[in-house]
Amino acid sequence: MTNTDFFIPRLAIVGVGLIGGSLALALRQAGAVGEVIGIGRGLANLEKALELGIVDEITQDVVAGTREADVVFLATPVCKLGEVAAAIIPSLKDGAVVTDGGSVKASVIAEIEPLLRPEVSFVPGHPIAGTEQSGAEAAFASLYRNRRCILTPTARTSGEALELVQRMWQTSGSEVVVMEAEKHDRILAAISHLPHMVAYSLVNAVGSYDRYEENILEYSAGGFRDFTRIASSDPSMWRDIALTNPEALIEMMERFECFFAELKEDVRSGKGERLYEFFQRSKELRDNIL
Ligand SMILES: NC(=O)C1=CN([C@@H]2O[C@H](COP(=O)(O)OP(=O)(O)OC[C@H]3O[C@@H](n4cnc5c(N)ncnc54)[C@H](O)[C@@H]3O)[C@@H](O)[C@H]2O)C=CC1
Ligand SMILES: O=C(O)C(=O)Cc1ccc(O)cc1
Repeated sequence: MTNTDFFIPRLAIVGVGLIGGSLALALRQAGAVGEVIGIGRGLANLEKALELGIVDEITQDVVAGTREADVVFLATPVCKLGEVAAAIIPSLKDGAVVTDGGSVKASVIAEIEPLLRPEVSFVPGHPIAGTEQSGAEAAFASLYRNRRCILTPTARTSGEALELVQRMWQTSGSEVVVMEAEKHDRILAAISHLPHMVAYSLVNAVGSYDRYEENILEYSAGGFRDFTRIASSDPSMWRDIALTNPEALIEMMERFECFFAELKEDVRSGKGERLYEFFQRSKELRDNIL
C-alpha cells in the first residue's frame, strides 16, 4: 500500500546493516519503494536481511545487484564507499541516483566524484541517527523518525537528484538539512566524532587501571554506563571515521584537551568557585538540548 506520492521502483542497498537496513524498512513502511535489492559481502548477514523482510533479493555481486536500480544507497563503512562506487558506476543505468550514508563527507566526495559519468548523479548524505549496534539485525524502521539528515551536494550534484534524495529522507521521517561538506565534517567532528574518541579513551583509561587486583569496571553505575554506551560501537567503523576526518577531529581533540587541562588545574588548586561555574555553565548547555 502506497501512502505517499514518492516512490522508488527499484532500490539497491549496498551494505545491509543498521543504516542501510533501516532506510529500506522505513521506505517499505511508507509504501515508498517497490523492489529492494540487498548487496553485501557477508552471506549470513544478507540471509538475515532477507529473513527479516528488509530486502526482497540478495546478492554478493555488487555490479549485478545495482545495474537496474533507480536509486543506489551506499551504506558500507566509509573507507569502502569509493571502492564500491568505482565498481558499480560504469554499469549503472542512465538516470540512476547514487547516494550514501557515510559519517564523513569531504573525503567520500573526493573519492566518488571523479568516478561519475554524466548520466549518473551522486548526492552525498549522512543521516544523523544511529546506535552502537550494527548488522541487519540492528535495523529498525523508526531509526530516522524525527532525526536530521544532512545532504552535502556539490556543484556537480543535479538539482533533480538532490530533490529525490531529499524526499527519500523526508519519507523516512527525517528533517533534511543541506550544507557544505567541510562544514558537515567540522560539525560532526565536534558533536559525534569527538564524543566517541572521549568515550573510547575513558573506557580504556578506567579499564586498564590496575592498582587493585580486580576489574573496577564492575563497579560502574548509571553515569559511567550512560556516558560510555557509544564505546560499544563498531571499531572498524570508527577507525574509518578517524582516518577520513583527521583535521577537524584533531582540532576538536585539542579543544577538549584545553578544557580538560583547565579543569585539572582547578581541581589541583582547589578553586571551588571556578569549578562551580564550569559545572553550572555545562549543566545549562546540556539541559537545553534535552
Ligand atoms: N552506526 C551508526 O550509528 C551510523 C553509521 N553511519 C555510517 O553508515 C555506514 C554504515 O554503518 P552501519 O550501518 O552502522 O554499519 P553496519 O556494519 O551495520 O553495516 C555495514 C554493512 O556493510 C557491509 N560491507 C562492508 N564492506 C562492504 C563492501 N565492500 N561491499 C558491500 N558491503 C560491504 C558489511 O558487511 C555490513 O553488513 C558507515 O559509513 C557509517 O559511517 C551513519 C550514521 C550513523
Ligand atoms: O549511537 C549513537 O548515539 C550515535 O552517535 C550514532 C551515530 C554514529 C555515527 C554517526 O555518523 C551518526 C550517529
